[in-house]
Amino acid sequence: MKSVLVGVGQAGGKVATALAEYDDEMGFRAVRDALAINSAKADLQGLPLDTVLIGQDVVKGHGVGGDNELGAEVMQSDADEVMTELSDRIDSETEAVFVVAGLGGGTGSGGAPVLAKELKRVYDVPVYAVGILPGRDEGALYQANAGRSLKTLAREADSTILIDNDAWRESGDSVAEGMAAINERIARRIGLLLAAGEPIEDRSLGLGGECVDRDVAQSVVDTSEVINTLRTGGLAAVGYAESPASEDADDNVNVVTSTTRQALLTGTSLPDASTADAALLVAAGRPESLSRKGVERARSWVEEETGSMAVRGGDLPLATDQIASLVLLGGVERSPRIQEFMNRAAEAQAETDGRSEGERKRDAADAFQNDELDDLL
Ligand SMILES: Nc1nc2c(ncn2[C@@H]2O[C@H](COP(=O)(O)OP(=O)(O)OP(=O)(O)O)[C@@H](O)[C@H]2O)c(=O)[nH]1
Repeated sequence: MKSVLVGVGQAGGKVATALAEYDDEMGFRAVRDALAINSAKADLQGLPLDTVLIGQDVVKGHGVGGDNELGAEVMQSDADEVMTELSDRIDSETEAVFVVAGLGGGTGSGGAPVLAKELKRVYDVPVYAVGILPGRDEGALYQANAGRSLKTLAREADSTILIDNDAWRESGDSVAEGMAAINERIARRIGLLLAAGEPIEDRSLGLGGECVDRDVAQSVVDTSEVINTLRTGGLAAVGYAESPASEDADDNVNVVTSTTRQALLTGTSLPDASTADAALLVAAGRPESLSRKGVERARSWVEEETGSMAVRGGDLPLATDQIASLVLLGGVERSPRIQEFMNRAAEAQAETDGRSEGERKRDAADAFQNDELDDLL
């Protein structure tokens, strides 16, 4: 999927960098261009991407300090400059634009929805957001910002792929170590998803210089399957797992199914996201070791597990001794994790507004009932 990445804010810049580097290392070349935008000059320095500093007149390069309304304002007032930078990068080949941001801070949280709206106004390409939810131990301001940003982003972007910062946190990790590991996991998931849309002749298909035999590597998932899976809009999640494979496809039926199970049950970017409106299973590995029967079985297992009748499946030739399963879930807004997060965000919002605990709990329960959330998305 020929993509342009735009990282907004600190997390956005770091994750866009991790994605561009993964794409480069793997030789996929799905990432055609990447740009980082921030209101904090220091956070742009050192990123190996082209950058745009916004809000200089207002915050003088010092960032918006977690104020996501100000983040939205500075993105809006500098939108012309940002869109001009992007106009050189988005061309007739571009199949999607990904706006990547941490939703808990100020610049990314406020700026990403504004940018998604501008992009949709101008370009006829899908605009997807990759939104990072704050971990549970981050403060009330982060939770409240993310709750507001998530609702706006879900409306403006064609689909918002959510990453929960608590999804893979290892106990004992420092915050910085934790982030680097999370970013690596995000890059592997989203990076493989982008590669899944690339025609075989555009990918090197090699790891460490090896090449897959093109005569065997036939069935490739194409871009339209990714787009169709995300067509329901709203919120999405992506799961991943890999396991060592035997050389012979017939021996790998169970490897494909158990790896897919792991990808969905323990490897998703949004834990507990199992009900979905649509899904796409991509099985990656050496073509001669990918079991078609295994992929079909795994696909129907995903169908049962998610309750969706729209589960697509396909394989992605890759020169690796592993079999990897990537499961993209579209339309996950009814998952318990989203409900839990929205309650947390509503409570945090009330806390920052200074209301009593009783009032806060009642408001949180009232404001984010299931059907109301459905209406929002
Ligand atoms: N996964 C991941 N999350 C990050 C990273 N850096 C920050 N975050 C999360 O992103 C949120 C904060 O957003 P930032 O991107 O730091 O803030 P910002 O958008 O630059 O906004 P301001 O600093 O207020 O101008 C928090 O919830 C952090 O946990 C990162 O490298 N990876």
